[in-house]
Amino acid sequence: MECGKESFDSRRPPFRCDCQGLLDVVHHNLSDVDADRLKHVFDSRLGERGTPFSGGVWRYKELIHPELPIDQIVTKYEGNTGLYESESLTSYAGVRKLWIKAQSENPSGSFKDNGMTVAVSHGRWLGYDNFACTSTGNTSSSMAMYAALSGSKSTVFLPSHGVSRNKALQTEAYGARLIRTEGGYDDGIRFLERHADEFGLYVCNSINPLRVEGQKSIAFELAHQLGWTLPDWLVVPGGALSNASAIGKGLLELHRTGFIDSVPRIAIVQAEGASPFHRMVAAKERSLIPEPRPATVASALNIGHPPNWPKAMRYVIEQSDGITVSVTDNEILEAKNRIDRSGIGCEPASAASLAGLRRLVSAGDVGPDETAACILTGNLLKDTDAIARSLKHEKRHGPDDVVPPIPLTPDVVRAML
Ligand SMILES: Cc1ncc(COP(=O)(O)O)c(C=O)c1O
Ligand SMILES: N[C@@H](CCOP(=O)(O)O)C(=O)O
Repeated sequence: MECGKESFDSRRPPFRCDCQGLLDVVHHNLSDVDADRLKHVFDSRLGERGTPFSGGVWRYKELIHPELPIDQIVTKYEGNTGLYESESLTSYAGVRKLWIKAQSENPSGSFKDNGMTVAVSHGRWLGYDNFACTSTGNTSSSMAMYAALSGSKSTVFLPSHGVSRNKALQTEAYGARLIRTEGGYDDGIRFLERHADEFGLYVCNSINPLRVEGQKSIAFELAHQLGWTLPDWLVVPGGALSNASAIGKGLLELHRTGFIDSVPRIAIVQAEGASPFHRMVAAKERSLIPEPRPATVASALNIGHPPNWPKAMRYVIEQSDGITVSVTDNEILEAKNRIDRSGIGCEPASAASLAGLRRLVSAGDVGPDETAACILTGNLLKDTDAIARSLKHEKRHGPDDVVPPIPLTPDVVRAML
Protein backbone atom coordinates (compact mmCIF):
# COMPACT_ATOMS: atom_id res chain seq x y z
CA MET A 1 0.00 0.00 0.00
CA GLU A 2 1.21 3.50 -0.65
CA CYS A 3 0.82 4.41 3.04
CA GLY A 4 2.81 1.33 4.09
CA LYS A 5 -0.12 -0.42 5.74
CA GLU A 6 -0.32 -4.17 5.06
CA SER A 7 -3.96 -5.06 5.46
CA PHE A 8 -4.83 -7.11 2.40
CA ASP A 9 -6.92 -10.20 3.01
CA SER A 10 -6.61 -12.30 -0.13
CA ARG A 11 -10.02 -13.85 0.47
CA ARG A 12 -11.77 -10.50 0.02
CA PRO A 13 -11.66 -8.29 -3.05
CA PRO A 14 -11.15 -4.69 -1.86
CA PHE A 15 -9.13 -2.49 -4.16
CA ARG A 16 -8.18 0.53 -2.12
CA CYS A 17 -6.61 1.04 1.26
CA ASP A 18 -8.03 3.57 3.74
CA CYS A 19 -5.39 5.99 2.38
CA GLN A 20 -7.12 5.61 -1.04
CA GLY A 21 -4.03 4.01 -2.60
CA LEU A 22 -4.60 0.89 -4.73
CA LEU A 23 -3.80 -2.33 -2.92
CA ASP A 24 -0.88 -4.47 -3.92
CA VAL A 25 0.05 -8.08 -3.25
CA VAL A 26 3.02 -8.46 -0.92
CA HIS A 27 4.81 -11.84 -0.94
CA HIS A 28 6.27 -12.10 2.54
CA ASN A 29 8.26 -15.24 1.83
CA LEU A 30 10.39 -13.86 -1.01
CA SER A 31 13.61 -13.98 0.98
CA ASP A 32 13.04 -17.74 1.59
CA VAL A 33 12.68 -18.51 -2.10
CA ASP A 34 15.31 -20.92 -3.36
CA ALA A 35 15.79 -19.58 -6.90
CA ASP A 36 17.97 -22.48 -8.08
CA ARG A 37 15.42 -25.06 -6.95
CA LEU A 38 12.55 -23.12 -8.51
CA LYS A 39 14.42 -22.70 -11.79
CA HIS A 40 14.54 -26.51 -12.02
CA VAL A 41 10.84 -26.75 -11.17
CA PHE A 42 9.98 -24.15 -13.84
CA ASP A 43 12.16 -25.97 -16.39
CA SER A 44 10.51 -29.30 -15.63
CA ARG A 45 7.07 -27.76 -16.24
CA LEU A 46 8.07 -26.79 -19.79
CA GLY A 47 7.52 -30.41 -20.76
CA GLU A 48 4.00 -30.63 -19.28
CA ARG A 49 0.91 -30.73 -21.48
CA GLY A 50 -2.67 -29.98 -20.47
CA THR A 51 -1.98 -29.08 -16.83
CA PRO A 52 -2.25 -25.52 -15.45
CA PHE A 53 1.55 -25.52 -15.07
CA SER A 54 1.99 -26.02 -18.80
CA GLY A 55 0.82 -22.44 -19.39
CA GLY A 56 3.12 -19.45 -19.16
CA VAL A 57 1.38 -17.96 -16.13
CA TRP A 58 0.76 -20.81 -13.70
CA ARG A 59 4.19 -22.28 -14.46
CA TYR A 60 5.35 -19.52 -12.08
CA LYS A 61 2.55 -20.05 -9.54
CA GLU A 62 4.90 -19.93 -6.53
CA LEU A 63 5.75 -16.31 -7.41
CA ILE A 64 2.22 -15.27 -8.36
CA HIS A 65 -0.54 -16.80 -6.22
CA PRO A 66 0.99 -19.58 -4.08
CA GLU A 67 -2.10 -20.22 -1.95
CA LEU A 68 -4.70 -20.61 -4.71
CA PRO A 69 -5.86 -24.26 -4.82
CA ILE A 70 -4.89 -25.83 -8.15
CA ASP A 71 -8.40 -27.12 -8.80
CA GLN A 72 -9.67 -23.53 -8.76
CA ILE A 73 -7.48 -22.45 -11.66
CA VAL A 74 -9.33 -21.29 -14.78
CA THR A 75 -6.80 -21.46 -17.59
CA LYS A 76 -6.45 -21.58 -21.34
CA TYR A 77 -2.72 -22.27 -21.04
CA GLU A 78 -2.11 -18.57 -21.72
CA GLY A 79 1.42 -17.25 -22.05
CA ASN A 80 3.86 -19.53 -23.90
CA THR A 81 4.05 -16.73 -26.43
CA GLY A 82 6.66 -16.27 -29.13
CA LEU A 83 9.87 -14.34 -28.73
CA TYR A 84 11.06 -13.07 -32.09
CA GLU A 85 14.12 -11.41 -33.54
CA SER A 86 13.74 -9.38 -36.70
CA GLU A 87 16.59 -7.74 -38.55
CA SER A 88 14.35 -5.13 -40.10
CA LEU A 89 12.78 -4.14 -36.76
CA THR A 90 16.16 -4.09 -35.02
CA SER A 91 17.54 -1.68 -37.56
CA TYR A 92 14.32 0.38 -37.48
CA ALA A 93 14.63 0.73 -33.70
CA GLY A 94 18.36 1.43 -33.95
CA VAL A 95 19.55 -0.86 -31.13
CA ARG A 96 22.17 -3.61 -31.20
CA LYS A 97 19.71 -6.41 -30.49
CA LEU A 98 15.94 -6.40 -30.25
CA TRP A 99 13.48 -9.06 -29.16
CA ILE A 100 9.76 -8.86 -29.75
CA LYS A 101 7.71 -10.60 -27.08
CA ALA A 102 4.34 -11.34 -28.63
CA GLN A 103 1.67 -11.39 -25.91
CA SER A 104 -0.60 -10.80 -28.89
CA GLU A 105 -0.46 -14.61 -29.32
CA ASN A 106 -2.43 -15.22 -26.13
CA PRO A 107 -5.76 -17.10 -26.45
CA SER A 108 -7.93 -13.97 -26.54
CA GLY A 109 -5.29 -12.05 -28.49
CA SER A 110 -3.83 -9.77 -25.83
CA PHE A 111 -1.59 -9.59 -22.77
CA LYS A 112 -4.70 -9.26 -20.60
CA ASP A 113 -4.95 -13.06 -20.49
CA ASN A 114 -1.81 -13.22 -18.32
CA GLY A 115 -3.62 -11.24 -15.64
CA MET A 116 -7.15 -12.39 -16.27
CA THR A 117 -6.55 -16.08 -15.64
CA VAL A 118 -5.43 -15.09 -12.15
CA ALA A 119 -8.25 -12.60 -11.49
CA VAL A 120 -11.04 -14.93 -12.64
CA SER A 121 -9.56 -17.93 -10.82
CA HIS A 122 -9.30 -15.85 -7.64
CA GLY A 123 -12.87 -14.57 -8.05
CA ARG A 124 -14.23 -18.09 -8.56
CA TRP A 125 -12.32 -19.23 -5.46
CA LEU A 126 -14.08 -16.48 -3.50
CA GLY A 127 -17.42 -17.71 -4.84
CA TYR A 128 -18.21 -15.01 -7.42
CA ASP A 129 -20.13 -15.93 -10.56
CA ASN A 130 -20.44 -12.54 -12.27
CA PHE A 131 -17.28 -10.83 -13.49
CA ALA A 132 -17.26 -7.19 -14.53
CA CYS A 133 -15.06 -4.57 -16.12
CA THR A 134 -15.05 -1.38 -18.06
CA SER A 135 -12.86 -1.64 -21.09
CA THR A 136 -11.52 -0.33 -24.35
CA GLY A 137 -12.07 -3.89 -25.57
CA ASN A 138 -9.15 -6.16 -24.69
CA THR A 139 -9.82 -6.51 -20.97
CA SER A 140 -13.45 -7.23 -21.79
CA SER A 141 -12.74 -9.93 -24.39
CA SER A 142 -10.28 -11.62 -22.10
CA MET A 143 -12.58 -11.45 -19.09
CA ALA A 144 -15.59 -12.69 -21.08
CA MET A 145 -13.53 -15.63 -22.38
CA TYR A 146 -12.41 -16.79 -18.90
CA ALA A 147 -15.85 -16.16 -17.39
CA ALA A 148 -17.40 -18.35 -20.09
CA LEU A 149 -14.74 -20.99 -19.55
CA SER A 150 -15.61 -21.14 -15.87
CA GLY A 151 -19.37 -21.20 -16.50
CA SER A 152 -19.82 -17.72 -15.03
CA LYS A 153 -21.51 -14.57 -16.25
CA SER A 154 -19.72 -11.44 -17.37
CA THR A 155 -20.86 -7.84 -17.50
CA VAL A 156 -19.02 -5.20 -19.47
CA PHE A 157 -19.41 -1.44 -19.23
CA LEU A 158 -18.29 -0.38 -22.68
CA PRO A 159 -17.36 3.26 -23.39
CA SER A 160 -19.63 5.01 -25.89
CA HIS A 161 -16.80 5.72 -28.32
CA GLY A 162 -13.33 4.67 -29.37
CA VAL A 163 -13.67 0.90 -28.92
CA SER A 164 -12.72 -1.18 -31.94
CA ARG A 165 -15.65 -3.05 -33.43
CA ASN A 166 -13.79 -6.35 -33.47
CA LYS A 167 -13.09 -6.22 -29.74
CA ALA A 168 -16.71 -5.41 -28.91
CA LEU A 169 -17.89 -8.28 -31.12
CA GLN A 170 -15.33 -10.67 -29.60
CA THR A 171 -16.53 -9.74 -26.11
CA GLU A 172 -20.16 -10.29 -27.05
CA ALA A 173 -19.38 -13.57 -28.79
CA TYR A 174 -18.01 -14.97 -25.53
CA GLY A 175 -21.42 -14.23 -24.01
CA ALA A 176 -20.80 -11.04 -22.05
CA ARG A 177 -23.64 -8.73 -21.21
CA LEU A 178 -22.60 -5.47 -22.89
CA ILE A 179 -23.76 -2.24 -21.30
CA ARG A 180 -22.77 0.69 -23.50
CA THR A 181 -22.25 3.73 -21.30
CA GLU A 182 -21.77 7.44 -21.73
CA GLY A 183 -18.21 8.54 -21.05
CA GLY A 184 -14.98 6.60 -21.31
CA TYR A 185 -12.87 4.03 -19.47
CA ASP A 186 -12.09 6.47 -16.64
CA ASP A 187 -15.81 6.98 -15.89
CA GLY A 188 -16.38 3.22 -15.97
CA ILE A 189 -13.65 2.62 -13.38
CA ARG A 190 -15.14 5.25 -11.06
CA PHE A 191 -18.56 3.61 -11.38
CA LEU A 192 -17.31 0.09 -10.69
CA GLU A 193 -15.25 1.16 -7.68
CA ARG A 194 -18.38 2.68 -6.20
CA HIS A 195 -21.06 0.17 -7.19
CA ALA A 196 -19.59 -3.28 -7.94
CA ASP A 197 -20.28 -4.59 -4.42
CA GLU A 198 -23.89 -3.52 -4.52
CA PHE A 199 -24.39 -5.57 -7.75
CA GLY A 200 -22.35 -8.58 -6.58
CA LEU A 201 -19.78 -8.06 -9.33
CA TYR A 202 -16.14 -9.16 -9.12
CA VAL A 203 -14.12 -6.42 -10.84
CA CYS A 204 -11.50 -7.61 -13.32
CA ASN A 205 -9.95 -4.28 -14.22
CA SER A 206 -6.37 -3.65 -13.24
CA ILE A 207 -7.42 -1.87 -10.04
CA ASN A 208 -7.64 -5.51 -8.94
CA PRO A 209 -4.14 -6.38 -7.65
CA LEU A 210 -4.49 -10.03 -8.75
CA ARG A 211 -4.56 -8.87 -12.38
CA VAL A 212 -1.22 -7.19 -11.84
CA GLU A 213 0.17 -10.33 -10.19
CA GLY A 214 -0.74 -12.40 -13.24
CA GLN A 215 0.81 -9.92 -15.65
CA LYS A 216 4.15 -10.24 -13.83
CA SER A 217 4.45 -13.57 -15.63
CA ILE A 218 5.25 -11.69 -18.85
CA ALA A 219 8.58 -10.71 -17.27
CA PHE A 220 9.03 -14.21 -15.82
CA GLU A 221 8.46 -16.00 -19.11
CA LEU A 222 10.69 -13.55 -21.01
CA ALA A 223 13.50 -14.02 -18.48
CA HIS A 224 13.03 -17.80 -18.58
CA GLN A 225 13.14 -17.84 -22.40
CA LEU A 226 16.38 -15.85 -22.32
CA GLY A 227 18.07 -18.07 -19.72
CA TRP A 228 17.42 -15.61 -16.85
CA THR A 229 19.49 -12.85 -18.48
CA LEU A 230 17.41 -9.93 -19.67
CA PRO A 231 18.13 -7.17 -22.21
CA ASP A 232 19.11 -3.68 -21.06
CA TRP A 233 15.63 -2.32 -21.74
CA LEU A 234 12.04 -3.57 -21.68
CA VAL A 235 9.70 -1.30 -23.62
CA VAL A 236 5.95 -1.29 -22.91
CA PRO A 237 3.03 0.81 -24.07
CA GLY A 238 1.30 2.65 -21.22
CA GLY A 239 -2.44 3.20 -20.82
CA ALA A 240 -3.84 2.27 -17.40
CA LEU A 241 -0.20 1.41 -16.53
CA SER A 242 -1.06 -2.05 -15.25
CA ASN A 243 1.45 -3.78 -17.48
CA ALA A 244 4.36 -1.46 -16.76
CA SER A 245 3.62 -1.79 -13.02
CA ALA A 246 3.33 -5.57 -13.25
CA ILE A 247 6.53 -5.99 -15.23
CA GLY A 248 8.36 -3.59 -12.91
CA LYS A 249 7.13 -5.43 -9.81
CA GLY A 250 7.95 -8.79 -11.38
CA LEU A 251 11.49 -7.79 -12.27
CA LEU A 252 12.16 -6.42 -8.79
CA GLU A 253 10.91 -9.67 -7.28
CA LEU A 254 13.03 -11.75 -9.66
CA HIS A 255 16.03 -9.72 -8.58
CA ARG A 256 15.22 -9.91 -4.87
CA THR A 257 14.91 -13.69 -5.06
CA GLY A 258 18.12 -14.12 -7.04
CA PHE A 259 16.62 -15.25 -10.35
CA ILE A 260 18.31 -12.37 -12.19
CA ASP A 261 21.51 -10.48 -11.36
CA SER A 262 20.37 -7.03 -12.42
CA VAL A 263 17.10 -5.26 -13.14
CA PRO A 264 16.66 -4.03 -16.71
CA ARG A 265 15.34 -0.53 -17.20
CA ILE A 266 11.76 -0.11 -18.39
CA ALA A 267 10.64 2.50 -20.91
CA ILE A 268 6.93 3.34 -20.79
CA VAL A 269 5.58 4.67 -24.08
CA GLN A 270 2.37 6.69 -24.12
CA ALA A 271 0.48 8.01 -27.12
CA GLU A 272 0.78 11.79 -27.30
CA GLY A 273 -3.00 12.30 -27.08
CA ALA A 274 -3.22 10.21 -23.89
CA SER A 275 0.03 10.83 -22.06
CA PRO A 276 -0.69 12.24 -18.58
CA PHE A 277 1.91 9.97 -16.94
CA HIS A 278 4.67 10.92 -19.37
CA ARG A 279 3.84 14.61 -18.91
CA MET A 280 4.03 14.24 -15.13
CA VAL A 281 7.36 12.39 -15.20
CA ALA A 282 8.87 14.75 -17.80
CA ALA A 283 7.89 17.73 -15.64
CA LYS A 284 9.33 15.99 -12.55
CA GLU A 285 5.94 16.36 -10.87
CA ARG A 286 4.64 13.95 -8.26
CA SER A 287 0.94 14.18 -8.86
CA LEU A 288 -0.88 13.29 -12.04
CA ILE A 289 -3.10 15.72 -13.89
CA PRO A 290 -5.64 13.57 -15.75
CA GLU A 291 -6.17 14.10 -19.48
CA PRO A 292 -9.91 14.90 -19.75
CA ARG A 293 -10.22 13.96 -23.43
CA PRO A 294 -7.73 11.21 -24.26
CA ALA A 295 -7.53 10.75 -28.03
CA THR A 296 -5.25 8.44 -30.00
CA VAL A 297 -5.48 6.09 -32.97
CA ALA A 298 -4.26 3.43 -30.54
CA SER A 299 -7.75 3.09 -29.05
CA ALA A 300 -6.55 0.72 -26.31
CA LEU A 301 -4.55 3.62 -24.90
CA ASN A 302 -7.48 6.05 -24.62
CA ILE A 303 -7.08 6.41 -20.89
CA GLY A 304 -6.87 9.85 -19.28
CA HIS A 305 -6.54 8.88 -15.64
CA PRO A 306 -4.43 5.72 -15.36
CA PRO A 307 -5.39 4.08 -12.05
CA ASN A 308 -2.03 2.36 -11.64
CA TRP A 309 0.13 5.45 -12.02
CA PRO A 310 1.38 5.41 -8.40
CA LYS A 311 2.50 1.78 -8.86
CA ALA A 312 4.24 2.65 -12.13
CA MET A 313 5.91 5.56 -10.38
CA ARG A 314 7.07 3.29 -7.56
CA TYR A 315 8.15 0.15 -9.41
CA VAL A 316 9.27 1.58 -12.75
CA ILE A 317 10.46 5.16 -12.30
CA GLU A 318 11.74 5.17 -8.73
CA GLN A 319 12.86 1.61 -8.02
CA SER A 320 14.09 0.56 -11.49
CA ASP A 321 15.34 3.83 -12.97
CA GLY A 322 12.69 3.66 -15.70
CA ILE A 323 11.81 6.40 -18.16
CA THR A 324 8.80 7.57 -20.17
CA VAL A 325 8.30 8.90 -23.67
CA SER A 326 5.35 9.84 -25.86
CA VAL A 327 4.85 9.20 -29.57
CA THR A 328 2.49 10.60 -32.20
CA ASP A 329 -0.26 8.64 -33.91
CA ASN A 330 1.75 8.75 -37.14
CA GLU A 331 4.77 7.22 -35.43
CA ILE A 332 2.52 4.50 -34.01
CA LEU A 333 1.01 3.68 -37.39
CA GLU A 334 4.39 3.66 -39.10
CA ALA A 335 5.80 1.30 -36.47
CA LYS A 336 2.72 -0.89 -36.76
CA ASN A 337 3.23 -1.11 -40.48
CA ARG A 338 6.82 -2.26 -39.92
CA ILE A 339 5.75 -4.86 -37.35
CA ASP A 340 2.99 -6.14 -39.63
CA ARG A 341 5.38 -6.36 -42.60
CA SER A 342 7.89 -8.25 -40.46
CA GLY A 343 5.31 -11.03 -40.25
CA ILE A 344 4.79 -10.61 -36.52
CA GLY A 345 1.86 -8.17 -36.59
CA CYS A 346 0.06 -6.28 -33.84
CA GLU A 347 -2.65 -3.74 -33.04
CA PRO A 348 -1.70 -0.04 -32.91
CA ALA A 349 -1.29 0.24 -29.12
CA SER A 350 1.38 -2.45 -29.20
CA ALA A 351 3.30 -0.65 -31.92
CA ALA A 352 3.74 2.31 -29.57
CA SER A 353 6.52 0.26 -27.95
CA LEU A 354 8.63 0.10 -31.12
CA ALA A 355 7.85 3.71 -32.02
CA GLY A 356 8.90 4.76 -28.52
CA LEU A 357 12.12 2.77 -28.64
CA ARG A 358 13.05 4.35 -31.97
CA ARG A 359 12.40 7.78 -30.55
CA LEU A 360 14.44 7.06 -27.42
CA VAL A 361 17.38 5.91 -29.52
CA SER A 362 17.28 9.01 -31.69
CA ALA A 363 17.09 11.18 -28.55
CA GLY A 364 20.13 9.39 -27.11
CA ASP A 365 18.24 8.01 -24.09
CA VAL A 366 18.85 4.46 -25.31
CA GLY A 367 22.28 3.73 -26.78
CA PRO A 368 22.73 2.09 -30.21
CA ASP A 369 24.90 -0.57 -28.57
CA GLU A 370 22.19 -1.51 -26.06
CA THR A 371 19.68 -4.37 -26.22
CA ALA A 372 15.91 -4.20 -25.78
CA ALA A 373 12.69 -6.19 -25.80
CA CYS A 374 9.43 -4.64 -26.96
CA ILE A 375 6.26 -6.14 -25.51
CA LEU A 376 3.57 -6.54 -28.16
CA THR A 377 0.33 -6.35 -26.28
CA GLY A 378 -2.44 -7.05 -28.81
CA ASN A 379 -3.13 -9.04 -31.96
CA LEU A 380 -3.25 -7.57 -35.47
CA LEU A 381 -6.89 -8.63 -35.98
CA LYS A 382 -8.07 -6.78 -32.87
CA ASP A 383 -8.43 -3.54 -34.80
CA THR A 384 -8.90 -4.03 -38.52
CA ASP A 385 -10.17 -0.46 -38.97
CA ALA A 386 -6.71 0.70 -37.97
CA ILE A 387 -5.21 -1.55 -40.62
CA ALA A 388 -7.47 -0.03 -43.24
CA ARG A 389 -6.47 3.38 -42.01
CA SER A 390 -2.77 2.71 -42.04
CA LEU A 391 -2.90 1.12 -45.48
CA LYS A 392 -4.90 4.17 -46.58
CA HIS A 393 -7.58 1.88 -47.99
CA GLU A 394 -10.43 3.68 -46.37
CA LYS A 395 -10.72 6.43 -48.94
CA ARG A 396 -10.15 4.30 -51.99
CA HIS A 397 -12.22 1.24 -51.22
CA GLY A 398 -14.02 1.55 -47.91
CA PRO A 399 -13.01 -0.47 -44.86
CA ASP A 400 -14.96 -3.62 -45.79
CA ASP A 401 -13.57 -3.85 -49.26
CA VAL A 402 -9.86 -4.49 -48.95
CA VAL A 403 -8.98 -4.33 -52.66
CA PRO A 404 -11.39 -3.88 -55.55
CA PRO A 405 -11.98 -6.93 -57.77
CA ILE A 406 -10.40 -7.10 -61.23
CA PRO A 407 -11.29 -9.24 -64.24
CA LEU A 408 -9.26 -12.45 -63.89
CA THR A 409 -7.42 -12.39 -67.19
CA PRO A 410 -3.66 -12.84 -67.83
CA ASP A 411 -3.37 -9.36 -69.36
CA VAL A 412 -4.86 -7.59 -66.37
CA VAL A 413 -2.83 -9.67 -63.91
CA ARG A 414 0.39 -9.04 -65.89
CA ALA A 415 -0.26 -5.31 -65.84
CA MET A 416 -0.71 -5.43 -62.06
CA LEU A 417 2.43 -7.44 -61.37
C1 LIG B 1 -3.32 -3.72 -26.71
C2 LIG B 1 -3.02 -2.91 -25.50
N1 LIG B 1 -1.79 -2.40 -25.38
C3 LIG B 1 -1.46 -1.66 -24.31
C4 LIG B 1 -2.37 -1.37 -23.33
C5 LIG B 1 -1.91 -0.55 -22.18
O1 LIG B 1 -1.63 -1.34 -21.08
P1 LIG B 1 -1.85 -0.78 -19.64
O2 LIG B 1 -3.26 -0.30 -19.57
O3 LIG B 1 -1.60 -1.91 -18.75
O4 LIG B 1 -0.92 0.35 -19.48
C6 LIG B 1 -3.68 -1.88 -23.42
C7 LIG B 1 -4.73 -1.64 -22.42
O5 LIG B 1 -4.66 -0.91 -21.55
C8 LIG B 1 -3.99 -2.68 -24.52
O6 LIG B 1 -5.20 -3.20 -24.66
N1 LIG C 1 -6.79 -1.30 -22.81
C1 LIG C 1 -7.53 -1.69 -21.66
C2 LIG C 1 -7.84 -0.55 -20.75
C3 LIG C 1 -7.20 -0.76 -19.40
O1 LIG C 1 -7.90 -1.70 -18.72
P1 LIG C 1 -7.49 -2.37 -17.34
O2 LIG C 1 -7.89 -3.76 -17.53
O3 LIG C 1 -6.04 -2.20 -17.13
O4 LIG C 1 -8.28 -1.72 -16.27
C4 LIG C 1 -8.74 -2.50 -22.09
O5 LIG C 1 -8.56 -3.35 -22.92
O6 LIG C 1 -9.81 -2.30 -21.59
